[in-house]
Amino acid sequence: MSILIKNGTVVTADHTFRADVYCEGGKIAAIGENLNIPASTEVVDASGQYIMPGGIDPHTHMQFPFMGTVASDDFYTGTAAGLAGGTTTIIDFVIPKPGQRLMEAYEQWRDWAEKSAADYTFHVAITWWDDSVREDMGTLAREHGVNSFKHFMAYKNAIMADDETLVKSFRRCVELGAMPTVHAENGELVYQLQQEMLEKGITGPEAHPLSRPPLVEGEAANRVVQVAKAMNTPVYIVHVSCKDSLEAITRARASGQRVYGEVLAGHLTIDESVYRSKDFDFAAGHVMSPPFRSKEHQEALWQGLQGGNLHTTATDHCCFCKEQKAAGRDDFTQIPNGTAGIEDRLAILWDDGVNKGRLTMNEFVAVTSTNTAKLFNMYPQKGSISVGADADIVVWDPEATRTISAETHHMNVDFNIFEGRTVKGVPSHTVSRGKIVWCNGELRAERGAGRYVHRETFAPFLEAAARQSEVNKPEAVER
Ligand SMILES: NC(=O)NCCC(=O)O
Ligand SMILES: [Zn+2]
Ligand SMILES: [Zn+2]
Repeated sequence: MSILIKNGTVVTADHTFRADVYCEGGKIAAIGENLNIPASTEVVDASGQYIMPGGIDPHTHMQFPFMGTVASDDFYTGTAAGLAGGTTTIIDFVIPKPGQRLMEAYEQWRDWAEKSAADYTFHVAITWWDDSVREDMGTLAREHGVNSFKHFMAYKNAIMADDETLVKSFRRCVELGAMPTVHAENGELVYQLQQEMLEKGITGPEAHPLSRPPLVEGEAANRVVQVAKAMNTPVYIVHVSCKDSLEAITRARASGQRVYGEVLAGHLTIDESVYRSKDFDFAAGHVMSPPFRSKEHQEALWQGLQGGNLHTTATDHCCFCKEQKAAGRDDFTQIPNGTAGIEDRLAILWDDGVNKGRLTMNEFVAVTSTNTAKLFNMYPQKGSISVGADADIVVWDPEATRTISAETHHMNVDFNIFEGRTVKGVPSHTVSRGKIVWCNGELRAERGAGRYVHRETFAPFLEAAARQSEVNKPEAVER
């Protein structure tokens, strides 16, 4: 099957130009004007529209078993909804239970993900430590295309990695040429503050942000930056939600450390007042960690994105329906943490970023796909419009509008944190590995069509870090 996307303007992370894009065999086969193509080619007219790399969401949790329940979007429904919103690749998380072999958890997630409609790959979480973890990290990195490992500094008594695990795992990442990533919140502080809230009788969702103030995130971000410095490794901090952690990243980068930050569409646009709603379903529907913050923090996050201290945008897509959230009606600590967004990220970033002049179109592409592809070593297969790249493309209509609603979205969840918001700029077509999977409002997602993306270790900046360690390696004094 071949497709020609005609009459549009190509927008990549570094330039904007008039060209047609021809896709064949799942790849971009030619870019230019007046292309000579087979007569049987299907033509997409992109007049007045932009042709951009499909979005890559570096942070999703499809069908994640978490806090006594399972996230309601599975790998098929979640990736299909992503295609409707222009996202063609996800990086999800394999999260072993403490004590569980990494390889066993990895096989389990690979099995669940077989039904994906879009391409997928995995970060693997390090939730405990022993020699088998060290060994399995090696197997995953060398044989299974895993080049990033995740560390939760929060969720005490569940999946939290203590400092010993963090340091040993970072050391192993350096050996393997893999990227350590972290959820930065001080899990002990969160736990203690949660108990205090309950003791004070503050049991509703309003206690969620009170038990996770910005300093909790700032402390963990500062700590992990120092751990990364000691290990001489780059580090990637997920869902940066506040000034406190952004400042830790900014400071580290100013001193030459390779620290990368991810920000969520939700943290950029939703503020903490949602937790004080009298409507439990509404307030609980916004419970995710870290929580939504004040407008002052939101503005700082936009500045971080504009100024280049935040590099990727994600959703942390982890949906729970109202009935699931109700498990925490009498105790906020039991509300499953997570919100949806995979279908809406690109439109929110375009509307609040590009339409408001905070991002150029090229920066939009950088922060929605290209930077993630580079950081996790999938570039230029993913995140680029170039000959030989995967034909993962979004055709973007900057004039069309959509009013976001749980009534009409494709995500398998009965709540939308962006409910009622009208965005200007939506995908008219999404192409996944050369197939049209979203066409002017019609979703043609195919169960199982997504492929696993194998990611090599030693991305250029990890290779540079290894070289720097070698150059600066400590030497004993001969006596
Ligand atoms: N973010 C969240 O609340 N749920 C998913 C797990 C995580 O990323 O922390
Ligand atoms: Zn997290
Ligand atoms: Zn997450």
